[in-house]
Amino acid sequence: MDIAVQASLFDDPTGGARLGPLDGSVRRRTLTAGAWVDVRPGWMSGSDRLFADLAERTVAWRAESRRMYDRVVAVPRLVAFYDVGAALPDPLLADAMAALSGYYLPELGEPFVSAGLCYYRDGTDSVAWHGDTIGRSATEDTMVAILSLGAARTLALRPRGGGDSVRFSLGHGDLLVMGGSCQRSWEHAVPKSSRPTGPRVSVQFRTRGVR
Ligand SMILES: O=C(O)CCC(=O)C(=O)O
Ligand SMILES: [Fe+2]
Repeated sequence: MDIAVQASLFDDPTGGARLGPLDGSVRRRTLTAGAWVDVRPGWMSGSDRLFADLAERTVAWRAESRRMYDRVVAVPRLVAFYDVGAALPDPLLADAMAALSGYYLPELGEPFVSAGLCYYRDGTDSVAWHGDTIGRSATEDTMVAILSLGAARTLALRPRGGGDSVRFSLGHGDLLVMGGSCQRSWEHAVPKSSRPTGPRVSVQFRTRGVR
C-alpha cells in the first residue's frame, strides 16, 4: 500500500467506521410476556480500529467482583461503566448512542444516557443468567441496546420461570436491543464457548436510572 494512503487511513479518527441506517433494517422478534428483541446485523462497519482501541487503549478495564443485578452471578470478564454525562471512550460510541436515542425515542420516550462496556477476553469469559434489574427496570419496561464488537458470541435469552431459550449470534458491528419487559420477564446470558474464541467487547446503552 502507498505510504501516503496508509498515513491518511491512520489519520482518519473514525478508522473508517460507519453506522448504517436503523430505519427499515431493524428486525423485531416478539418474545412472551411483553418482551421483545430487535436485531440489526452489521450496524457498524469498519469498526476494527474502534474495537482495538477499546480493548487495548482507551478503556480502564476493571475486574468485576460484585453481586450483580438480582442474584450473585459469575462474571469472569472485564468491565467499565460510563454513567450519564461521562465522556465516552470514543466519539463513535457517542454517535451510536445518539443514533439509538433518535431512532427509539418515539417508542422509548427518553434517550439512552449511559454505556456499560464488557470485555470478554476469550471463550472462557462469560456472564451468567440475569436481567438488568438494578433501578427502574425492576418495575418498568425499558430498552437495553447492545453494540457487539470483535469475536462473535452467543447472547442467550430465556423466560424467567422456565421455557425454551432463544439464542442470537452477535458478530462484529451487530446491534441487538432488548425491549419491553425483557429485563423483568426474561433473563439473558453470554455462555462460555468451548471453541477457540477471540476477544469481544460489548457496549450496552441504557436509560437513566437503569443498570
Ligand atoms: O455481553 C453482552 O452483550 C451482554 C452483557 C450483559 O448482559 C450485561 O452486562 O448486563
Ligand atoms: Fe445484562
